[in-house]
Parts: sequence; structure tokens; C-alpha cells
Amino acid sequence: MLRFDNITKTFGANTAVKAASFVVDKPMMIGIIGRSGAGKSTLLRILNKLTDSTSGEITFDGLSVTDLRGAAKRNWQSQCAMIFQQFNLVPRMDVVSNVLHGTLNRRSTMSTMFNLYPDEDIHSAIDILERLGIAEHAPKRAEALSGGQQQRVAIARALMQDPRIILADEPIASLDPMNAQVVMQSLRDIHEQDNRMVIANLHTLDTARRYCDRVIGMRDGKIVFDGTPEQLTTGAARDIYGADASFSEATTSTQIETTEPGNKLLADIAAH
Ligand SMILES: Nc1ncnc2c1ncn2[C@@H]1O[C@H](COP(=O)(O)OP(=O)(O)OP(=O)(O)O)[C@@H](O)[C@H]1O
Repeated sequence: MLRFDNITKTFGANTAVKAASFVVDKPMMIGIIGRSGAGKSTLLRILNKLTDSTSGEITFDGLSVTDLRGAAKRNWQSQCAMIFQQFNLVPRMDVVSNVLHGTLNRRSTMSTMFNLYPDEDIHSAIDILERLGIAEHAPKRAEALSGGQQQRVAIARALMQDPRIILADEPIASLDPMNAQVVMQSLRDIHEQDNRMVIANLHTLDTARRYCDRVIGMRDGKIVFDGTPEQLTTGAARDIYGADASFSEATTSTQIETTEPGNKLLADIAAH
């Protein structure tokens, strides 16, 4: 259903993604791992058409995504909704309005300007929040919620688009281990219950192993690993991270990822 065919992206002299090819033949949950700068975000952004590839082609169910422009491009972008590390919510706006923003693509400018939403959409938004266990927070401002709750609001906003694919760019990198698990389990449930494809960039090996059906490893823009969590041995991980024999999986564990920016930095340094 999804095919990457020799996708390359260059920024000046720097090649961020080098001839990436892979095929996904059914909806599954895929984790993309690799050290900082390996090209993971660029790969997702190309799929979502936030950026164009320099060469190569992506197809989804036979449709060429690469050449989509205008309304067709916007339609594609709502079919592959993206969530981000920093949630990208409107902090002072209430939770349910943030979720309803997921319908922006199919609403008129006028109704958007005046925050007019059909009752049906409001009910769907509440149902989705309920499903994610955060309906009680619907009237609160987004900024009043914890990081884990905010990320679930972002997932709810993505689900409002009824997407075929959910792309998650480091969805748990700003969360403590407990919230990280709740968010990853929400993504897993969405995949299993709705049969949607989920592709998540992840910093940590244990998360990729635990929640994903398939893991793609990138190094210096190239896909250097594509297999099941079982095939992702310590040796394979060492290749992906470009580390020597002293490489320790503990350095990519969620255990050292906390909400403290300093600790995140330490974790990054340790992982690289
Ligand atoms: N807009 C841009 N302009 C110039 N160079 C870019 C741009 N976006 C990414 N790059 C470069 O492309 C390479 C891949 O970056 P990318 O963000 O995709 O890596 P990543 O694996 O997602 O890293 P991280 O885990 O730190 O987010 C890096 O060398 C980066 O500096």
C-alpha cells in the first residue's frame, strides 16, 4: 500500500535522506530509529509533503504522492496526520477547540474565523477524547494539561482528520517514562482498533521493540536496518547508531528520558 522508491533529499551539499526504499503492504506500526541527524524527521516530512523530495517517488495505494499539488496535496496531508514532540497545540485555547482544529482542512474560512463547529464534529471530538481517556479535560485550556495529556490531545486532533496514516515525530521525547508509555499505548491501540498505519520516529530502542511491528533504522540518511523487533539485536542497533563495542542499550532507554531539558541533552549525548 505504501511504497518509498529511492527517495533522496538534499539540503545544499548535505544529503539528509539517501535513496530510501521500502514497502509497507498492510497497516502496521513502524518505528524509525537512528541517531540525531540520521534523517528520520526529513523522511516523515517528505511523506506528509511538508517538504518535497529531491528525487524518487512515494506511492500510496497506487497514487503517486510525490507530485500532488494544491487541493490534492491538502487532501493527502489530512490522510496522513502528523503529531510532533512539542504537541503544537494552541496553549490558551480549550482542549475541545484544539481537537476541532483537526477539521480545518474541510471547513470554510468563515466558520474557522468564528470558531463555528457543527454539533456532529463536537460530538466526535468528545468521543475521541473519551477514547483517549481525557474527556474530563475537554473544557480546560490546553496549557493546563500535563505533557502526556497534551500529546493525547494532539493525537485526538489528528484522529479528527480520520487519517489513514498517523505520523509521529518523536512523540514521547518530551515526556517522562510513565506518560511516554500511555502515549505509545494510545498509538498502538489506534493502530490495532482502527487498522490505521502508524509511523513513529523514536529515540529509544526499547520503545521501538515494545510497541512496533517493524523497525526501520537510519544512519547518515540511509536505511541500514529494516526488520522485526526480534531482529533488532544489540549488534544491529550498534550498526544503526554507529557506535563501537562500548555501545550500551541503556543509553537509549526511556528510563533516562525525563522532562528535564538538561537530562534530555545528556540522554542525547549518551546515545550518540
Ligand atoms: N530545513 C533544513 N535545512 C537544511 N538542513 C536540514 C533541514 N532539515 C534537516 N536538515 C539536515 O538534514 C539532516 C537530517 O535531519 P533530520 O532532522 O531529518 O534528522 P533526524 O534523524 O530527525 O534528527 P533528530 O533526531 O535530531 O530530529 C541533518 O543533517 C539536518 O541538519
